[in-house]
Amino acid sequence: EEQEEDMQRELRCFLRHITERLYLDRRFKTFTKPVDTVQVPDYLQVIKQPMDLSSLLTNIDKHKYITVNEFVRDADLIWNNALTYNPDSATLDRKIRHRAHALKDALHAIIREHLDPEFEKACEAMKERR
Ligand SMILES: COC(=O)[C@H](Cc1ccco1)c1ccncc1
Repeated sequence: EEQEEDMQRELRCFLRHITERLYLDRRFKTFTKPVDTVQVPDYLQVIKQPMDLSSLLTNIDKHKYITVNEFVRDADLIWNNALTYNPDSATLDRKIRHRAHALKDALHAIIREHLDPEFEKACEAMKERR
């Protein structure tokens, strides 16, 4: 109904706020667009679910997420994929590994800072009803 549509609109605004905060942070520039699978031909053999910040924004606009938890599952792919594909703590991978951990902490800190647990519970309850 109307109030469910209002809640989903508020959720999309919340998720865009989180994503845009991360998108604007220069540390996370590598995570703003999909990994170029032409430049990195083995990427899709290693990473089965690529994700990036611009794809999150597209998904939000397509109403893919109806709870914060569904969004977090995709957002966590971004830094998890970077740790999986760039495993070596000795080489150049070290810089992207630090950025992946920084992305994880920034993502969850922004959510904790702004998310009303009652709002997420209402979104989860709506998901059960659907
Ligand atoms: C999320 O970005 C990545 O996982 C790519 C993978 C990659 C490897 C070679 C080219 O690109 C990356 C980019 C910059 N520094 C390290 C790795």
